[in-house]
Amino acid sequence: MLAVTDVAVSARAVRILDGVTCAVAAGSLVGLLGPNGCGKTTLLRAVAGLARPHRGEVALDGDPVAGLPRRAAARRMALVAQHAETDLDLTVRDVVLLGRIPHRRSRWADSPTDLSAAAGALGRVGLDGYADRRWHTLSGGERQRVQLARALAQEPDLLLLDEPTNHLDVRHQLHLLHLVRRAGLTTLAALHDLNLAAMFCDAVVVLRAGRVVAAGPPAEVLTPGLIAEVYEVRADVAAHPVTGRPVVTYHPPVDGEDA
Ligand SMILES: Nc1ncnc2c1ncn2[C@@H]1O[C@H](COP(=O)(O)OP(=O)(O)OP(=O)(O)O)[C@@H](O)[C@H]1O
Repeated sequence: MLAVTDVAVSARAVRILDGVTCAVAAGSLVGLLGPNGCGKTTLLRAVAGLARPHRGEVALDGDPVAGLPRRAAARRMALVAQHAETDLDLTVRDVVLLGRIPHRRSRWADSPTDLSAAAGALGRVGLDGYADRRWHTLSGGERQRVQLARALAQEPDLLLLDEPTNHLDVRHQLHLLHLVRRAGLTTLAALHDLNLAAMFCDAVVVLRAGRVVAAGPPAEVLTPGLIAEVYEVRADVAAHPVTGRPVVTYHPPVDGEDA
């Protein structure tokens, strides 16, 4: 279980997160929602130990993340960032094997276990046959899936995903979140698409201006009132005819109303 308690993060004297408390139950998928700039990426980075809170605590299965040695933390959590780029001439296999570094005994050699974890992870994201492709020749969506494969090859307890469906077509958006759910890892995923969050998440946490404004099951949280308050758009919410989960439809902006 991931527990975030009263976390505050500032940068250049600007308060980015202010007293954020939320939790991700073991094995569940929680969507981190909120408008651009509300602090989603910063919260994921704080959980991963990459942004240092000046107040509060992040704990994974009861262990404060701030006290974990880097290698131990990397064995337990994997972050898929929004823009993973490299100028190095790496193959897809090389990129996925980066996920094995925290598990390696030898600094240089890939063990058969590493290679089979990498191949298995590529298969799980539907990229069998891509191992020898050069990273820079991949499409945006393929890169996104390779980054998820790298995170799965890491075999973490906690998966942190920053807008993992960016660049993906609708089939791959659904496939990726289905796969993440099936992986059964404790997962916190920043998402912009409220319908994907409603469809796949066990719970959602909604941030606005660095604070949690709502948290709970999507059907309880994703109401027209909350969407209007947080995103400043009008929306209707109905139950999906098959799953019963909320489906959000938006009203077009009206001329004269602020963007
Ligand atoms: N190092 C920094 N220095 C100054 N401001 C920062 C820094 N990092 C983040 N911010 C600011 O903090 C706010 C939150 O940024 P963050 O990237 O966490 O938001 P987000 O919710 O992930 O946004 P988006 O949906 O646009 O990706 C933004 O206003 C951003 O400009």
